[in-house]
Amino acid sequence: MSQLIVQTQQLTHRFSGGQPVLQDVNLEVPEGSIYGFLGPNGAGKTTTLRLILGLLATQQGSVSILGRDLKEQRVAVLRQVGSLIEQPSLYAHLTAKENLEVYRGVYGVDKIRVTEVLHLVGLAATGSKKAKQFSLGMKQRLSIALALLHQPKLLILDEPTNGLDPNGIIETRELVQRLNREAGVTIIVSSHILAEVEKMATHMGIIHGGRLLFQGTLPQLQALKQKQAFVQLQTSNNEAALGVLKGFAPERQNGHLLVPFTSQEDTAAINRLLVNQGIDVYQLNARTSDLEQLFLDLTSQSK
Ligand SMILES: Nc1ncnc2c1ncn2[C@@H]1O[C@H](COP(=O)(O)OP(=O)(O)OP(=O)(O)O)[C@@H](O)[C@H]1O
Repeated sequence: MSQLIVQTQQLTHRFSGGQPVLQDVNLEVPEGSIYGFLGPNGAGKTTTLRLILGLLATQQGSVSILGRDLKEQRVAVLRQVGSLIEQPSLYAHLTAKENLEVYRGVYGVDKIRVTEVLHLVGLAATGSKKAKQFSLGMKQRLSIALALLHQPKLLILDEPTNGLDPNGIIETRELVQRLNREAGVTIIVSSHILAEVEKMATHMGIIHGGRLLFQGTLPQLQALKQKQAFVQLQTSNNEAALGVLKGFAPERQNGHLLVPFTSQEDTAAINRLLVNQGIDVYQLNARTSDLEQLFLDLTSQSK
């Protein structure tokens, strides 16, 4: 297994001694991954990311980055991390290069790095154009360039596509993938839109109500999504229906039949098959688990 670049153990957090907004969160981000950190608004994503970045003090549990404890080796650890968690202040009247020059001084990195990051984020050809003339997507890419100046191994982006138009969303997604592929940066990217994260992540963590509900690779998530959804049937003759639906792997449960949900078309086909065989269908319901409902919510928010 690849090394973990971020590992949190039993991370729990309360604001002003209230109810925990995070509970026992064990995040495991493999080095080299694009880790989609997904959850509805208020789930605890930003709080988790702020704890990982040391912007909030850990109350309970621990954070380690590249095997080093954040509390014990804070400066060395944070040197490996770049982030875009709140909008950085861009100088509107300066060009992309000039903006980077200002921050280069702060980080104390070589001049050549400014040219490198301009290329990395695709802003090398913006010349004398001022930041105030940039599209939102370009501003976002410039903000990411700032976060990359000190060559971090890990980049943390909190909802980087929020407020962007469709073009900006695509630009940001492509940039995330390019940085990962070409510059070898591990990236944690948070979002409340399942469809968006699925397009770029290699790994995924899903948080809801301060608890991590799922963590794994994208194929593992897809397999789980399939397993979570069932069609529940009640018919005039469940015994006969079991035989008719053999190809759909039906199971009997408490006087009902359960068939794994695959698609709306298959659900319609099931109904048709039964009726054609003279079996009346009294009930046909999509049965959703909490996780499945969560997926539906996360997907519908993208509309
Ligand atoms: N400074 C704070 N004081 C009190 N409660 C807070 C504070 N910051 C966040 N919370 C609460 O903690 C919970 C988690 O918030 P958090 O911002 O981490 O969620 P999120 O998943 O990032 O959602 P969003 O995308 O809406 O920011 C929410 O209930 C939020 O209201």
